Amino acid sequence: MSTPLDHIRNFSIVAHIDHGKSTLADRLIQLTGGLEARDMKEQVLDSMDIERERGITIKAQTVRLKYRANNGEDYILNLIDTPGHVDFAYEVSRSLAACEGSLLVVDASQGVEAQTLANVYQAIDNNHEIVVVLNKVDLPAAEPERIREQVEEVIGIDASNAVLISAKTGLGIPDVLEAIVHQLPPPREGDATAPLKAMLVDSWYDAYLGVIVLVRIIDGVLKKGQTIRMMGTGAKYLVERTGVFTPARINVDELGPGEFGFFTGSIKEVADTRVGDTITEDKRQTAHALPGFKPAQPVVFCGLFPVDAADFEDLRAAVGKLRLNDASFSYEMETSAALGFGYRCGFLGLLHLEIIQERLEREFNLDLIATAPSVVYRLLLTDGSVKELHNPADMPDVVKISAIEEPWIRATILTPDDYLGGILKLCQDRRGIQADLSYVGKRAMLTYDLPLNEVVFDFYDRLKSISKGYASFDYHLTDYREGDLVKMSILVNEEPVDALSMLVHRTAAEKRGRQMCEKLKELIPHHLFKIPIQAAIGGKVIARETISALRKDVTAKCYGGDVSRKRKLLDKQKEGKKRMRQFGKVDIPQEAFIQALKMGD
Ligand SMILES: Nc1nc2c(ncn2[C@@H]2O[C@H](COP(=O)(O)OP(=O)(O)OP(=O)(O)O)[C@@H](O)[C@H]2O)c(=O)[nH]1
Repeated sequence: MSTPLDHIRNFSIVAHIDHGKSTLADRLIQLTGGLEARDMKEQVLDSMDIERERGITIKAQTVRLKYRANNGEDYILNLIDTPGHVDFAYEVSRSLAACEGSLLVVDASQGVEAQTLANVYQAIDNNHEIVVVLNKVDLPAAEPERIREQVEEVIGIDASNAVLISAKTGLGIPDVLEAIVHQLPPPREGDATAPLKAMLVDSWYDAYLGVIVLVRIIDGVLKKGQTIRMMGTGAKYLVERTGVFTPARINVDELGPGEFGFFTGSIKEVADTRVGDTITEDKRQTAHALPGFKPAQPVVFCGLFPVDAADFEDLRAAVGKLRLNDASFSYEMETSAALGFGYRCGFLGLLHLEIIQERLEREFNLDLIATAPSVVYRLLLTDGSVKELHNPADMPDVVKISAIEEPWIRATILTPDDYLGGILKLCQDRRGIQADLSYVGKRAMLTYDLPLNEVVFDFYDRLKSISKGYASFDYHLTDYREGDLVKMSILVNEEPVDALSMLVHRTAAEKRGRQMCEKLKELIPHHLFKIPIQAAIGGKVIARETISALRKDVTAKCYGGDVSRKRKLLDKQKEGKKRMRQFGKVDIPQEAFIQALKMGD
């Protein structure tokens, strides 16, 4: 290996969303010559279109930067980009475990936010040295001195050496590079002659090279021709290529201790690689796998069905393709009496769900119906067995169930004081249990335990609207707790619509049932007959609305005279039908499935 360990720095950037992580990363790449200014697409690290549009980082990527420091020495700086959203917390934790230091980026006009805390605590848990970077000092509203104090006070780390920058104008970026070299430690000593031990940090599918696996080498060397073994899954693969990203992809002969890089080989699917797994050489294996490996578990499920049943084959092909590149997305075929053939899909969280749904619609041109998102319930059955329930429609007969457990989260919310009352009410309405309330400057920091079930529909939207966008939110799963939950069915024209059935807390069932019936009444168009809409628990109807019958059909007022006008009206009607599904004799528009579930409190 050419670069001695003490001239390598492996670091990541942690920040709240929008505080400037990607912009800073681009600046670091630009300044170290990794890219010519004219090559710089805005934010190179966020490589997917949707990521760019939404300004969020999904796939962690790593860049190797060459830097000649002011002391005249050459360093290799490996920047490990971490996903910025709570849904990807496990991936973030593995990326952080693979490096020794972090830049903590805090917007000097906003200060510490919920994800600043969540992310920096993860870095601290991984024993990282931390360089505090106060960004956006070019903004008139920036108060770097106040935010510096806030960082010290709230997070409890030394910010006296904080670097003041503007990632936008480039101010202070050279100081960041110097701080990386002088304030962050080099990788811990590895043994190049020991059996290979490497951490699988990330993987993705590349159209030319197949599956690319990003690794951090702890001991030994990784090179072409080796047969490696993934210790968690037990699978073996032949290494065909090793290399690094600068960010351009460059092949190297081998990767040694302390280094980050990628390899490709005989791996067919991203699903065969598990973030956090230990990679070793098959014929000379390391004695101990790295700690902390746990495969990503989907926590939110929903059904995806084509609006037009004829598109099912296209949906099948599309989910297969997406899965190639996203091992944390899972799916299996589902048939619904109401919606026909589709897939039950599992996601890491709500944002993940939204991203996948959007990609299916946009990249694969599919019109989809998404059913109510549901968490994974644990059913304790009377025969002593335990069943995981991913779909309320599959709920067994209540007499067979002795208890139902649901996942709980711990949420951290930071909000300006003015909105505290509204947010407390929201959390309380969602069965939240307050764990803590303290102050960060003028803002309240709330810690709440909440059932995930109550958060999956529109908690985040509600939080944003109550706080006019100022509250920030972060959560992690904590445990399963028993709850008094019942299955609520919705009947349209006397027929149960399985896609709308859901588990709700008994105390909230009646209110929720009434709201859903009222919403559906607004959303389902009038038909030529009366349509009853009912919510029921078991056989008992708890709410009911009726959609009155339509009196005339749309063309009646044309007296049959003007044919082209009649045509137009019929076409218009057809258009309106496109995103509807027929249930028995009733057409239900697609948006009804989502809208009906938004509570609006
Ligand atoms: N005025 C000003 N704006 C900045 C600065 N740095 C970043 N921004 C802007 O802040 C917004 C968010 O920046 P990003 O770099 O995308 O933030 P991020 O933290 O990477 O966001 P995620 O990728 O979603 O985690 C963008 O509109 C940037 O142009 C800065 O120094 N000054």
